[in-house]
Amino acid sequence: MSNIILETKNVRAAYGESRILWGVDVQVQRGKVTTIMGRNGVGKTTFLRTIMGLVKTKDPIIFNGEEIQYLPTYKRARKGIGYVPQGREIFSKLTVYENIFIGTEARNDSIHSFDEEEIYGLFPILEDFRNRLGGNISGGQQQQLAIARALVGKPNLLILDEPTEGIQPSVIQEITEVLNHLVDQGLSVLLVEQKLDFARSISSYYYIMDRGKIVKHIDKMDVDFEELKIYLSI
Ligand SMILES: Nc1ncnc2c1ncn2[C@@H]1O[C@H](COP(=O)(O)OP(=O)(O)OP(=O)(O)O)[C@@H](O)[C@H]1O
Repeated sequence: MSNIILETKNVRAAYGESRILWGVDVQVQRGKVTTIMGRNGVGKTTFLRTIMGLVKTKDPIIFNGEEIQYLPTYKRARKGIGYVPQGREIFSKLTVYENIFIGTEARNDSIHSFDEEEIYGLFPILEDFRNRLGGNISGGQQQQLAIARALVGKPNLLILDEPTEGIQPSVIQEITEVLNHLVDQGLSVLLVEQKLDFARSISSYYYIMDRGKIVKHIDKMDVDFEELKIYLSI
């Protein structure tokens, strides 16, 4: 088995006439966290949406050795890609339990159930708020809920788009611990993140995106965080 779980090759994408991605090459290592950083508006979210098939491309997106760029989103999910979108996209009129349950649609074995003990073991607050509406919990709790919803699809690769956005430090700490635990157990993660401290606490590999292209990639052993800040300042 290759140690690369996901690879994109010269991926280009546009919204109508407006080209956003100009040829993005990224490799995500199996069992590690790979982080894409860059200023606002450079195309990070568009890139993640392209991997999920929410934005179209004809260029190769290779997951577990198989080209997936022509597959619909739900098939990519069933192949083992979990997606936690920016802004979380919780169903506000469904309960916490129902929101998690929806994630089982992404399982490839048609089993629509999840191990409550396992999920609530990771995120105890979701057990306390099991019957609350998704719209009536805090942003940090919604972020934990969005991660739980993705995890019950049994992904091999978890894609997270700015999971710390608007979230208080104590919850960021909890999310950090859960992700580190899952990565220790073999989960691969592709993260888009602006917060350097959070990225630093979990990442093995960094890509810097600027104007729809990767301009730098760095192993955590070689990373100079002061230099990285230059690419993040607005
Ligand atoms: N649905 C859309 N239709 C048209 N243009 C869009 C759409 N979504 C994003 N864009 C534009 O694409 C560009 C890249 O946006 P994108 O959200 O991918 O960047 P980003 O690096 O993720 O930024 P941020 O950190 O602010 O989320 C921006 O100029 C944005 O205005």
